[in-house]
Amino acid sequence: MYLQELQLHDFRNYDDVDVQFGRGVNVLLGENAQGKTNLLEAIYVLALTRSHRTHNDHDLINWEAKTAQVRGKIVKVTGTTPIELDFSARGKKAKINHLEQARLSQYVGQFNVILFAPEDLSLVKGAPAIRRRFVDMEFGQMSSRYLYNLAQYRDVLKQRNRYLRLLQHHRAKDLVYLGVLSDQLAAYGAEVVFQRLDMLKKLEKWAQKLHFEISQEREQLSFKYDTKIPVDQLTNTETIYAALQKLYADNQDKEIERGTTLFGAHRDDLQFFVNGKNVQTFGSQGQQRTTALSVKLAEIDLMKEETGEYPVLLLDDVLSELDDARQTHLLTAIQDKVQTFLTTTSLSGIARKLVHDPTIFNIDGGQLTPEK
Ligand SMILES: Nc1ncnc2c1ncn2[C@@H]1O[C@H](COP(=O)(O)OP(=O)(O)OP(=O)(O)O)[C@@H](O)[C@H]1O
Repeated sequence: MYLQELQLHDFRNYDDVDVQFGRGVNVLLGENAQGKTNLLEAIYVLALTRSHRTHNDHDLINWEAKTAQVRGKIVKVTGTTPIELDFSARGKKAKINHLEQARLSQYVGQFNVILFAPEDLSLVKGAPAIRRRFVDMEFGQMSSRYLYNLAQYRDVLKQRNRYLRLLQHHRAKDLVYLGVLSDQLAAYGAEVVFQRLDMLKKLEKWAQKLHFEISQEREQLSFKYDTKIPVDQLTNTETIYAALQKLYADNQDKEIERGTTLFGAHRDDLQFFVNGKNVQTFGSQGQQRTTALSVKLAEIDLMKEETGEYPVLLLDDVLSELDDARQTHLLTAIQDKVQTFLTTTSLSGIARKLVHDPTIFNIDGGQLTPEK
């Protein structure tokens, strides 16, 4: 798939933009603080209805305005679809083919993007929350069922944590009600965990192949889903559900004492191993970067496998963070296959040589000008 056209109105530092993009590599060139990342963010938001940089949608609206719009035309093998998001103080509206969608989860998945920013290089080394976010954002785009279960899980988790805090402060005492919430959480949690395991197995297969190539056939990458659920019970949703129920029952006193849910999908993590050794603890910085790059590139292949279409790739200032060999791998993997948006202050070195026929835009103070 590719983004043929983008229109912005009062989005961040852009007043009005109406632009057609190339199907290959689009280079967004400009000095610092001119709006390069804002433009990538607009594309990311158009796909996922939320930003990767802020939790507050209001930040997306131009400081001088009260509403913002992001519209795009997405081209797939099945045809062209206009999609649209409107932001205002009352919230956001999502439209597909000009029809408003009752739920945002119905909207997400029309347009698939993968964002690769310098922070992603810390996918391996960074906090567990980074890896969970990665898993949820990517798998959510590929499966509306995953997105639905995750949203329900988060809702119940919020309720359960609120109730645990009441119990902790002796402002409630209904343990039967806690049991009901635990059951619901275990049920949605089992769906989330099982789908994660399934998707991770597929992602691992692609990442292994890429990592092997990038490391010049020296390194075997593998994943481990890190959870308190016993390994032998990770076989299906029923066994995972039973294991979670048991964790909640066995740790009821501890959870009440702490006033929060200590077990479940929101606490799980993902670990990466190279030649059997944990990369987070034993890997060199180079191995950690190769792992992050392989995992990111693997997502492109997995999305194609799951949805039948390549996603759009957003590279936020990431080339400058990679050495020549890794840049070469990245650029040859996407070349002529994946529509790519790449922000940079200057296109130089290996990238200038490798990128075939880029479409270049100059970005200056929220103005976008195609380079002749
Ligand atoms: N809601 C908003 N309304 C108007 N301007 C905004 C808004 N949010 C951010 N900006 C402005 O957008 C600019 C930042 O743009 P952006 O983050 O896209 O920079 P960039 O071109 O990617 O630069 P760098 O190379 O430093 O990352 C800043 O000048 C900031 O003040």
